[in-house]
Amino acid sequence: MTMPFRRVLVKLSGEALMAADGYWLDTQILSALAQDIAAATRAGFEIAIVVGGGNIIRGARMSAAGWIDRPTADSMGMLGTVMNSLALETALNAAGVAARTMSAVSMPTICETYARQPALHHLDKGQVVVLAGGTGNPFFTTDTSAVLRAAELRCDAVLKATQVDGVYSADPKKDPSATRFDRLSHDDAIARDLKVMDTAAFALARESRLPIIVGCVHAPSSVTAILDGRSRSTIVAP
Ligand SMILES: Nc1ncnc2c1ncn2[C@@H]1O[C@H](COP(=O)(O)OP(=O)(O)OP(=O)(O)O)[C@@H](O)[C@H]1O
Ligand SMILES: O=c1ccn([C@@H]2O[C@H](COP(=O)(O)O)[C@@H](O)[C@H]2O)c(=O)[nH]1
Repeated sequence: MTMPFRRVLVKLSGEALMAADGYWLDTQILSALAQDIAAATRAGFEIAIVVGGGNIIRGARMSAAGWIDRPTADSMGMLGTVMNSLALETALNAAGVAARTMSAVSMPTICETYARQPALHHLDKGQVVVLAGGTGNPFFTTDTSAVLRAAELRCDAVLKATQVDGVYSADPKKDPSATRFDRLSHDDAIARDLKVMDTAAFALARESRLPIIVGCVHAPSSVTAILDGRSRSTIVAP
């Protein structure tokens, strides 16, 4: 069953871009994801993307070591998402899709600064918009950024493209007895404290009545397969 969505914000895990030897970027993985997103645009989906930065820096973890304060570490985290976004923009252009990076943190010599109306205009023209720099503020995550931008840009859903094939009763990487949900509500996800996304992101999605689809992007063509309903995923919806 094809999902009834046209404009989708794809939230890509930064960690999913990482090479097996721990290097921050595996260009084969990057290229495969770009081809997959290119195929989704050819299938008629309008795509905005937020890439995480977990392959480079997570501010909360970095500042927990005590030598750096959280806002500075978070600034570094946001810069990491710009690096991932520029890499993805390059790979998308190579895959034949017009893509542009827009950053919430202004750096006009490097990429466009995010503003809602130009972003809507790019999407209306069929371009892929890669939204970098998170929300531009510390103490947030790219999950919250993804839901925020999806609501601003009139997206029909957020696809959290990650390393697990849905939302489980507990983290399936830590608890092998965890069971997978096909569907659950935002209220359930928040009440059960299911950590596949942070609570702020789930709460904003609930308020905006935005469905969140969670699926795995390890296999080729996963984004298209999830959006086409051919691949397993969980939908979090009202
Ligand atoms: N209840 C749960 N159901 C599914 N996955 C869960 C759950 N709780 C925790 N997780 C974990 O959440 C991870 C998804 O988050 P992801 O790795 O995409 O991180 P992120 O912070 O969004 O991105 P980044 O890698 O850029 O930091 C999964 O890999 C999974 O191990
Ligand atoms: O709005 C935001 C978004 C992100 N950050 C910082 O970036 C890193 C990487 O993002 P992930 O969501 O963890 O992949 C994050 O840990 C924060 O340090 C931010 O400050 N504000």
